[in-house]
Amino acid sequence: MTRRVGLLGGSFNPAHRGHRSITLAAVRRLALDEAWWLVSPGNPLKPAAGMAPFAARLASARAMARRAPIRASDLEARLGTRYTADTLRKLVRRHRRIRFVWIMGADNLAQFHRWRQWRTIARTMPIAVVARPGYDGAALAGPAMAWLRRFRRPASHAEHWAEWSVPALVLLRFRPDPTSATAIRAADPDWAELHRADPLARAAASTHI
Ligand SMILES: Nc1ncnc2c1ncn2[C@@H]1O[C@H](COP(=O)(O)OP(=O)(O)OP(=O)(O)O)[C@@H](O)[C@H]1O
Ligand SMILES: O=C(O)c1ccc[n+]([C@@H]2O[C@H](COP(=O)([O-])O)[C@@H](O)[C@H]2O)c1
Repeated sequence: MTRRVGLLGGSFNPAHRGHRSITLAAVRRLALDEAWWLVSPGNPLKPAAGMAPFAARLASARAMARRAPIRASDLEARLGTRYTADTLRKLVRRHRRIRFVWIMGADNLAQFHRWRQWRTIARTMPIAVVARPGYDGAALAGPAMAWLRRFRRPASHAEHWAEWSVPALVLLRFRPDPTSATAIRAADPDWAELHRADPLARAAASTHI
């Protein structure tokens, strides 16, 4: 049977309840079997300074995904990919019986035109963008949306994403969640430093999809 999987890529520096709440809402709205959180070894557009080690971010994602249909994965580290286009190409090739949808917050749509091969990503699988307080205007007015808007599908049809030809884009609006990792780090500036030497976090970095 074909499985329906949503992919949420992220730095998870750290993972927070916003990730969990938007993912659970997307699982319902997109009628997913599960979601995979792809913990990035290093977002190509973000500075390494202030980024906790991969193992600590993965452990934080695993903890936040507990008792939910969410798998926090080290797939990109194992594949050796940093660019989403490369990850998705390999993933689709590897899992022919799974239908994938790419999920991202509106802040990422606002920057999407800066991602490597972003149009190729849009041609690889449908994209579901989740509204995020403070970013929706910029996302809708951005250069990526200027191209993507012609492929927009109504949110009321979201559960039919697996039948859509690509590119396809759906904008989802759940109860807005203002949580951000930036705010969490500001409240706890030691987050990255505390986890730098945490052997438990390193040990947790070995579950496979
Ligand atoms: N509160 C939220 N509402 C909607 N989307 C979110 C929210 N938090 C995170 N996301 C989305 O989850 C994915 C991973 O986010 P990420 O790990 O960068 O967290 P973040 O809170 O955006 O971190 P930072 O503040 O460090 O940029 C991205 O697609 C992001 O847009
Ligand atoms: O492929 C790219 O060029 C690219 C540029 C910026 C971000 N991304 C991906 O976007 C996802 C969200 O990243 P972040 O840091 O905003 O959580 C994560 O999977 C990154 O690898 C990908």
